[in-house]
Amino acid sequence: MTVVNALLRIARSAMPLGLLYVGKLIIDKVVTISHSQVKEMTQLWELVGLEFALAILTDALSRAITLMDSLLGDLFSNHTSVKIMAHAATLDLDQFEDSVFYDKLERARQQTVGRTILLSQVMSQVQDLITMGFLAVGLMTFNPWLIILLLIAIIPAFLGESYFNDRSYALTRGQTPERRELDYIRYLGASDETAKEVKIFDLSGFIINRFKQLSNKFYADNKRLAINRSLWGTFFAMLGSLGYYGAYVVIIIRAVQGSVTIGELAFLAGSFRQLRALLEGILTRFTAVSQGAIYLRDFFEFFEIEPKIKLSASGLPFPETIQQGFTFEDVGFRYLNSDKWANRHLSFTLYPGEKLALVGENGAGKTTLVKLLSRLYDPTEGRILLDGIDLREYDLADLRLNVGIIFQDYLRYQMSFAQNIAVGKISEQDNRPLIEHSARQSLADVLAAKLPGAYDQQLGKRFADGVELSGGEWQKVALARAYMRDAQLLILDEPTSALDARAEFSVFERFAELTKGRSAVLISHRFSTVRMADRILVLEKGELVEIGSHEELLLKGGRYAELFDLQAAGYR
Ligand SMILES: Nc1ncnc2c1ncn2[C@@H]1O[C@H](COP(=O)(O)OP(=O)(O)OP(=O)(O)O)[C@@H](O)[C@H]1O
Repeated sequence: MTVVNALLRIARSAMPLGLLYVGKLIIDKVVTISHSQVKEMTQLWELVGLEFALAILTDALSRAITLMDSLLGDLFSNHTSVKIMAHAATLDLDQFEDSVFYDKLERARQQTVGRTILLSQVMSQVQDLITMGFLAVGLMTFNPWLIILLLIAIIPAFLGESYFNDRSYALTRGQTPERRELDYIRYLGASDETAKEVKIFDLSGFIINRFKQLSNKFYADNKRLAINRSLWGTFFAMLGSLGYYGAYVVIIIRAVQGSVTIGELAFLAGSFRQLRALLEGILTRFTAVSQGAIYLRDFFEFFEIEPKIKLSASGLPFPETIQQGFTFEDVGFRYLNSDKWANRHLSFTLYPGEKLALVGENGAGKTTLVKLLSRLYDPTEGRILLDGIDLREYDLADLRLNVGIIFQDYLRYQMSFAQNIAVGKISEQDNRPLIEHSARQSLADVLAAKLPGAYDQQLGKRFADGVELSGGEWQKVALARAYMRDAQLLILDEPTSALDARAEFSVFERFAELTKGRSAVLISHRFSTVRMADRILVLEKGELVEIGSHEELLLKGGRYAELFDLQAAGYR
């Protein structure tokens, strides 16, 4: 389609010269006929017919080009959106948590909507340049100096525009973090997810003020640049007009002297008028195109970002059955741009089939530890071994397939009940028996039976006919995801915090039974749950302080015993 579009544009660019030239022939013919005795009109009518045909063709070509532009624009937008999502999927979690990365992603994303017209603009630019070329050749045959005069007059305007393009790009680029904040504030101010708190805390005034503050700042910055640009633009345009009228005067003088015919005068004047309009168009578009081009740099920059967690060259398959377990060897981890260790000096082994509970106060590093275990991050120091081999040696996709993990901040997909479970292993999204089986394991099946649409019930309030679930109900649905895959290691990060006591008890009773022979890591603040684990690992400020069974740790009378007593006292 792009090639056809280009060919149509080339054809279209020859039209103005053709039309002008036929116009010139018609005028000269009329003058000749009016001066002659015999009124032979056939040739004249032929010429008029030709101009009519050219006019219709010009219009048809323009319409075809516009149609193709809009189709190409849509395709471009869809294609780039898909490319961005696909590339984003290859990147690491910590890259998403980096604000510099986010700014790049944001700028790349803007290209998909804002820059779809870039292609058609570039093509229009080329088309207009070719048209100008045709017209210029026409003019050149009369007087080459005229063209040079025009070009000299237009150069300052080009330079001025490109200078302001750079300035405006630098300004927009500098504003990216604030623009993200602006988007975020817009989301806070008007979204189904935030409406509840905004009302309860009466935040709308606060949000609107912040929005005004930021948007006024943008306005002030942009205004200054826009005014400068406009003033200089007017001045440069005047120079352009001066060149144009200078050339025009030369032609008029020559026509008066009789060295060009009336038809030629019409042709030259027409060519000049068109050239001027084209130059103006080119200049305006030049701004848009060069801006688009510098913005495209962001787009390509985003695609240059490489994931750090690389697939290892060896890509060992995950063991059929884990033999020795996962061993942490003095593992430490620090988040990007943070000088605090989230995990440090961790050394322990998670044995095959073992149920290990992680205990510790908020921020002790429990979630970080399981993220390391599933290779969402790689350790900053030390290493994690699986059956004696570094985790990094294993095939990443295979590892992920064998490690099932449900986070405390799991997603509530605004999709059907079945799809909400199927995301646990999306390749099985049509396997209804497996989905129903998984729902039974997490006790979500009872819930499905109560929903009007059962497994096909749309969940959440965002789309029509959606049903909102309670916190605990959502959790049961999310928990079912863990059972979708036959993972050898199951990680549940506070999966039952929203469940009532009875539901939690049943979930864990089943969990122990269902994960027989498989390893599991549980994170929970409820000691009634924790005590069901084979061993408990107590974390404090990212470091391991105790590890052992519930009984051993109670006997030891250390940190665990203290925390356990504290909670038990609360129940007495
Ligand atoms: N994405 C992140 N970027 C930077 N620092 C982080 C990030 N996530 C966690 N941290 C920091 O790492 C430390 C450990 O966090 P982690 O989430 O592992 O704690 P946790 O024990 O799971 O806490 P909780 O019981 O509250 O869930 C915290 O001090 C936290 O501030």
